[in-house]
Amino acid sequence: MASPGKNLHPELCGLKGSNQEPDDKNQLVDKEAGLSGGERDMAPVTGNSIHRSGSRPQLDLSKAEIQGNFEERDPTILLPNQSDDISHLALDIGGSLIKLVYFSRHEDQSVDDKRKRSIKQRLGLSNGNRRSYPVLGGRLHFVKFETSKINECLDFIHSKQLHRGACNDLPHWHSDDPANENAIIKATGGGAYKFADLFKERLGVSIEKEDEMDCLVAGANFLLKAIRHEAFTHMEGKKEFVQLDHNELFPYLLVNIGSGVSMIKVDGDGKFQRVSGTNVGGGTYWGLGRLLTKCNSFDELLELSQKGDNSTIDMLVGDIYGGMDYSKIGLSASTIASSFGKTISVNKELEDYRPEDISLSLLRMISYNIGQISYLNALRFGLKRIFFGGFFIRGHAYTMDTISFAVHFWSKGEAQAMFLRHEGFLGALGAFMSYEKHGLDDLLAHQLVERFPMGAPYTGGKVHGPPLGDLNEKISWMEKFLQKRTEITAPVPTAPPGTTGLGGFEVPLSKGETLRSDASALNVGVLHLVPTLEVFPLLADPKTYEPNTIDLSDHSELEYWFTVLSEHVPDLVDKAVASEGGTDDAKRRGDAFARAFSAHLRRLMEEPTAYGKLGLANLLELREECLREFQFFDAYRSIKQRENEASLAVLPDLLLELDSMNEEARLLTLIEGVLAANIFDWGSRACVDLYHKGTIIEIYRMSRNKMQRPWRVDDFDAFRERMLGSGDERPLPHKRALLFVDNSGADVVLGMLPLARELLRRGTEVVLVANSLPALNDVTAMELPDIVAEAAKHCDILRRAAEAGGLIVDAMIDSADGSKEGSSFVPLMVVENGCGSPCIDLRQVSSELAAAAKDADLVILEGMGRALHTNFNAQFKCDALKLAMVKNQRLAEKLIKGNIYDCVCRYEPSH
Ligand SMILES: Nc1ncnc2c1ncn2[C@@H]1O[C@H](COP(=O)(O)OP(=O)(O)O)[C@@H](O)[C@H]1O
Ligand SMILES: CC(C)(COP(=O)(O)O)[C@@H](O)C(=O)NCCC(=O)O
Ligand SMILES: [Mn+2]
Repeated sequence: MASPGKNLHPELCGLKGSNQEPDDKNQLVDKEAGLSGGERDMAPVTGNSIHRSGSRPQLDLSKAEIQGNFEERDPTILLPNQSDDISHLALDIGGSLIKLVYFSRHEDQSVDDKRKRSIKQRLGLSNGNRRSYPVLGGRLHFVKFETSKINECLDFIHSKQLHRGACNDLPHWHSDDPANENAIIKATGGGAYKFADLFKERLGVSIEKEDEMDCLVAGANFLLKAIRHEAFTHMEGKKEFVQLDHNELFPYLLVNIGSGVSMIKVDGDGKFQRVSGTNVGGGTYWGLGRLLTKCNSFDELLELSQKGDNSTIDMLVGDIYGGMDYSKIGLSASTIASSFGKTISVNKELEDYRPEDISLSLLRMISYNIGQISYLNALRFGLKRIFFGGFFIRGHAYTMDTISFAVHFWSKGEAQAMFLRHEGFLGALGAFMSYEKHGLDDLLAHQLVERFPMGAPYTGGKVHGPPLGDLNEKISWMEKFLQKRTEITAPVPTAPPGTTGLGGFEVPLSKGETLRSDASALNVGVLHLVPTLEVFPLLADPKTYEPNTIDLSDHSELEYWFTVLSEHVPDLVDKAVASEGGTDDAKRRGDAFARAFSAHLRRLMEEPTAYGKLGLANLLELREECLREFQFFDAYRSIKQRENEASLAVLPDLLLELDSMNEEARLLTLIEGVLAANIFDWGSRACVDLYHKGTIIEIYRMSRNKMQRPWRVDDFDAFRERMLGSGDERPLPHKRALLFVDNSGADVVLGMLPLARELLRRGTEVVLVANSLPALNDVTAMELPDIVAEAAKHCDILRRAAEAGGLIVDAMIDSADGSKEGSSFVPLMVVENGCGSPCIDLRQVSSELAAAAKDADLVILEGMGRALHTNFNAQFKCDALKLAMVKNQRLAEKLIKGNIYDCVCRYEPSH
């Protein structure tokens, strides 16, 4: 066995401070667990694994409980006989495209275990939720088809059986009704009339028609209120999300550019007036464009425009004024005086013009015209904000720039053009919302989690929208493209910088890239509805809270993290495959995961704002979600187990050692212990390299020995004063502390648990807050009770507190019959945080955690993901301690002007 520090990473060994190893620290760990940190355990592991859906857990929506609870206000709608996914479907069948919004609810697989039941009881959460929800948890998907190919759409609905859950009277839906006789699908758009018979004939369902304008407005209002990064401006190639104040949303002008154009003045929910429209719209561009260029698809036409020069087609001011500006009225020589004005030339025929130039002229003609009419209508009613929707826009940078330019130009900057990410789905969403009782419109932003569409990425417009049916479908899709050696590229609506209409009149620069088809299908993610999520009540100001510390809109930053994540993939796949027993099936899934995740990363590199504002937390979560999508539910399972065992073996000695210290020395040793043990992070490249050079215990010991203060961020003195006071003054202990724990093994066992024990000893209630789903080697709420129970075998404080908190099994049985009620010991509890990522967005936490937070006056965030990548700058209503070891050189330089393995102990008292 190597001696401490001997074989370790040179950077770590070269940590600042003395290389001498003080004796007292060596004594902390004197048992060798005999396990190599780099060993890989291929054996399948049973135990604390939770079977999950690929999404955030739908917390506590267990059907039996909710079903029986009719007395509650707003009872949850739960479908009887539910076993499979249940879907709702709504359509907007337009002149050009059919838009489909469907809802899928995966069966709630979260386990209502003893921990949960006990915590519910303790925190007064009735029935798993403090209120019941009128809406089910699930996912909203967005898909589109060309109206001329309605049969494809019908096949899609049929293959996914989307019409089977589409019953008007939800509670009486029967999954075994073969005729599906009472089924009704909500639909809007002209096709709801035109194709009603076809739907009846092919699918046996009736179409219930919803008014198109009602639906557009309902869809737009929902998106603007409920989706955080829905609206954005687009000027000079630059996309910027706008934060809308819900109280100041109305009035606005909604311009929907479909085949034709509708302009609607919106004054409130359901309060609107269609004030204008124009027949020169998306249909005009596509129709005329097709005739004039012989293009076969809308995307081809749009792509052509990117290589065009409209000055060969359009008559410019300069053409009329001999190359001069008409400066007296502010028109530059390059201003379009007359769209298509040059084609009056008698010497030229259609063939003499380049299709690229024609497409661009046409696109500009139509976009300017719509922009101008919109502005005039905004002026008519004194509206400052104009939201543009409809699939004509198609996320296309140049189109948006041109419209924005027109609005800006004519309004002299007074009015603002904004675009919506779900541009073409407003009507379909509105139709979806018209189903009674589902309560979608009651949902708030924090209950909607937008996720990357997790099906296979798209190419060639052949795959119709996310997600592909089942896992096998997904994998074969990936394999098919692998065999064909087709590059799998997630499509991007190009946004080349400088392709602006600014000045009105520049020729767009071509990036020389193709505009990949069906891009908009990937422009919106899948919306996960998680009605149990809440805003963390201790955030000082939820409105200004931004979880991410690192801004990925800085391209070099994005590139760096892209590389870090890409390089991690092979090792991750190894771990994931091993966690599933290394079978052929697991290998196949691992391969598919690697490809899907890499394609998503590439897609985001090209257009980072594709799914709203992108932060590092989203990338790290994407990785976990993608693993789950390919049914890897806990890739680090065996590593976690091994490290837990090794750490629990040395815990008794550590506790003995701690108990021999005075209070002050102990507090410092405890904080040092947390920082040192945070080194066990399987998400950090540097750390993983390190684990190959020593055992867990060796690394832990070495890490502890390098813990000399001052740390790079060191507020320990202030924290100590709050805890122990100064002089004779003895401060009141905190009432309740929330400890956001991070990694399994030493991190939680030798770091956070001893700290929890100290707080308990001082009379502070402790709530350990852990992940709901696995992420890297993070400990989960499901795993913690067993770890605590094991630790409690060696420690009375932990045992009594765990019993009082209902964590120890025997005690829970006792508490069920009331015999432990009224126990006077301060409790130790475990709650889940509602997420499955190494980071945490405190706007969206579990109801358990929100309830536990109510009485808390101390928050301790631990680890790089939760305390640095996210929440480093978060302000709390109560005292907050952020503890982490920085295990990445670049982050250390950027965030704390330090080096890898430096530590952060940031204490921020409530103010
Ligand atoms: N793949 C596509 N096929 C046809 N038109 C498309 C496509 N993508 C974008 N468009 C544009 O979107 C317009 C239709 O927009 P949409 O909002 O769906 O309106 P509608 O409800 O009238 O079909 C078309 O006229 C065309 O300009
Ligand atoms: C994913 C993590 C945030 C987890 O860190 P933790 O919260 O466990 O301290 C971290 O491992 C990380 O940022 N890794 C990527 C950087 C790297 O490999 O250096
Ligand atoms: Mn972690």
